[in-house]
Order: sequence, then structure tokens, then C-alpha cells
Amino acid sequence: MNYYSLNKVAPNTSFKDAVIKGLAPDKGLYFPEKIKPLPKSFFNDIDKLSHTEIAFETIKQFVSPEIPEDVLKNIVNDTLSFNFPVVKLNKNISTLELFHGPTMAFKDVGARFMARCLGYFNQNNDKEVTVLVATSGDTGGAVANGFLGVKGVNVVILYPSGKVSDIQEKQLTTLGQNITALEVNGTFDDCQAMVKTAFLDEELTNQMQLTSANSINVARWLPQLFYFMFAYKQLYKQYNNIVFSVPSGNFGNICAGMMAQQLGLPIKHFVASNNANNVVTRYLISQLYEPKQSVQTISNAMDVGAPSNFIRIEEIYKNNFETLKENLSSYSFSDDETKKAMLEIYNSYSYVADPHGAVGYLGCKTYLKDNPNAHCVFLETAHPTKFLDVVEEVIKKEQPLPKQIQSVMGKEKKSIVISSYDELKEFLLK
Ligand SMILES: Cc1ncc(COP(=O)(O)O)c(C=O)c1O
Ligand SMILES: N[C@@H](CCOP(=O)(O)O)C(=O)O
Repeated sequence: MNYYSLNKVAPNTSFKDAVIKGLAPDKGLYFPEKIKPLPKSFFNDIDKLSHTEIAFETIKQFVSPEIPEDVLKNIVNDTLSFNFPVVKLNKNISTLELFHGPTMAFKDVGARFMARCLGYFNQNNDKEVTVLVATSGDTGGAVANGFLGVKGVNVVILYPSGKVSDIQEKQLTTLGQNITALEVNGTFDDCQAMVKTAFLDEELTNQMQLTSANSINVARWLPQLFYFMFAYKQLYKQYNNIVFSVPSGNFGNICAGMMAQQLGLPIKHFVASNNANNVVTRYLISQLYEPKQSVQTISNAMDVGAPSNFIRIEEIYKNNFETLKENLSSYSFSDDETKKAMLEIYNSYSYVADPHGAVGYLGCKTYLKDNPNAHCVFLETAHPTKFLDVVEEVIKKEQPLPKQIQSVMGKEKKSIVISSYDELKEFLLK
């Protein structure tokens, strides 16, 4: 599959090149040249397929011919070594749990898939690759874990100081080896802007091979479409009109769901559930796209003021506002509403949701008011113990710590504090 830049200036390129570059030279995000829908029979019989079979069939067109089928099968098998259960809360609402991987957030799949693709492309290459990542909480830990010890790859993670949870910080600052954490005095948007600037800095790119492991990289972004297939497989025999409410920040996950829809997955509608960082909610009302500095919330991984992937969403719906609105609704919720939702989910269904999942739940409830015949699945994007303080404060119950979380507790944080792009550049050139 070839990819084009959404800025339409840089030349089209192969999957391999798009993965290695991350961002196109004209600073545009890469997008596949074609999307070939899967046959109807694939969806009619999806319950007969395993997760790895579904993943293989759905990602194949995007990575071939550079990744041969036998290699792809291994990559997919290795990537998906945990489960993705749907839990039904009531007749209209279910949740898809995406936190059973090593760092307990939905980023594990994309990070592991991309690490294996890059490892494959890099196997006969002497040149080291530096993977730059901006994180508002979960991408950093997942990428650190996914790339730990990968030959020829150095990972540099930028995160906003004081704006990620304690567990998230441990996950991205304690691994050592080929992983370095840079603690930025600023917001996630500042981190993301620094990463994008680095890609355009020829003094850097002439000296080192830089790539990104954020969802701007197609190998990190596209595997997220598996989730929507896995949920559908578990629900389609019981429900029509399946709607997904996706807690959204950088909009990579929901945009991957839209790619699943383009492949033919019968998704009735998407709900982008936002915290107070609501640029897309406002856009759907006013048709004015006005990114602004992010504000801090209890669903911190969604504290994004300028979502990278919105441009891909516009491309999917052919830059047509009416088509976009037919497929996408967006609502924004405050921290107080989120906490109330966490308590409601716990009291009504004995289910412990994290703040991001709770925002997704609120999105379902709002959508269902006008669409009572839908079945709404909210994505539970991270395990509640990643946000232990707020979860225990709200539901007033101590939470047992899963082994993935226990394994980072008590480890020593190692980070380098930076305040500007120049300091990032100086670090990279050293
Ligand atoms: C727990 C959690 N929920 C939701 C999101 C938002 O996802 P996206 O950036 O793909 O919109 C993130 C961060 O990406 C996250 O870590
Ligand atoms: N919420 C993310 C922000 C980065 O998103 P990405 O999908 O573009 O990597 C995080 O947890 O870091």
C-alpha cells in the first residue's frame, strides 16, 4: 500500500517509508491511497474468526507488500497476546475493555505492532532509529514497553511535567536501557509541537533517522481499528445499530474506528466523548475549527488542545461537513460530571470505570437519549488503577493492584527536565 501526505506536497510513499519517516516531509500525516472494503461474508461470519485472524485480514492491505504474509502473521500473533472482552452494563450500553495489555491502556496494541514492524524493517540496517514520542499519559508507557530492548532503536519520550498520573509516570520513566524520558515544562500540546518541529529540522534529520510512535505514525494508528472489529464480533448476533463512544484526545482511536467502518464494518455512528478539551465538540456545533491550549482534567490522557488526527477524519468523510455529522457526534463533560458517572457506574453495575471510560459512558448516555434503539459501546481505554487517587476517592473503595501495575511501583523515576525545543535538540544531538 502506498501512502500520501495530507498536506499534498510530499511525494507518495510505501508503508515501510511511512513507518520509518513517521511524518511526511511536508509535515502532513500519511493516509492510505486506497481502502478496499472486505467482503460482506467476512462480517457475516466474523464470530468464526479468532482475534489474530481478524487482525491479519483487516491490516493486510495496509502493510503489503513490504511485510510478507508469514511475517505479518507472526507480528499480529505476538502483538495480540491478551484479551479484549466486552462487558454488558445494560440492554443499551456495553464497554469494550482495552486494558488487558502490559501497560493497561489501549495503546499497547499499536505500540507493539509498530515496534515489530520497525524491528523487521531494521533487521539488516546498521543505522540507528530514534523514536520520538509525545505523551499525555499512556502512549509513553506503551511505547517504552513495546520498544524496550528493540535492536537499533532509541526511544525519547516527552511528557508534560506534573500532568500525568503517578503510575503513568512510573511506566514511562523507570525502564532505562534504550528508553529516555524528557519531562517538559509545558502541556501535551507543547510536547507534540516539539516532536513535529524536530521532524522538520534538517540539522537533526541530516544526522539521525527520526520517527514518531504517536498515532501520526500509520503503524501505531491503524492497528487500533482491530478493537472495533473485536467488539462487533462479540455483539453483532445480539444487537443491531451498534454505536461506539470513544473517549477522545488526539482522535487517533476514533479515527481508526472510522477506518474499520470504511472497510465495511457496520457501525451506525461514532460518538467522540471529550473532557473539557472540546475542540471537536465545538467544531460540530459552529463549523469553526479552533484548537487551543489544553486544560488539565482528571481524564488527563485526553488533555489535548490540537488533536493530530482530526485531519484524517476530515479526509475519511471527504471534507464534507454534512457527511461528517451523519457519522459523528461529540459531547464534552466536566470533571464533576465524570466523577458522578464513575460513581453511577459503580453503584448501578458494580463496575469500576477509569475517568476516561466514564467520559465514554456519558457519551453513550447522551447519544441514547435521542437514539433509544442503538446499542452503545464505550471504550474502556485504561485500567482504573492507573488513576488510583481519583478512582478510590470517588468510589471510596480500595482497589487491588494488577501485576502490571505492581511491577512498576517502587521503581526509581529517571527523567531529564527540559523547557524548550532548543533543549530537546541539544539532547538529541549529544
Ligand atoms: C486512557 C486514554 N483514553 C483516551 C485517550 C484518547 O485517545 P486518542 O488520543 O486516540 O483520541 C487516551 C490517549 O490517547 C488515553 O490514554
Ligand atoms: N492520549 C495520548 C496522547 C497521544 O496520543 P497518540 O495516540 O497520538 O499517541 C497519550 O496517552 O499519550
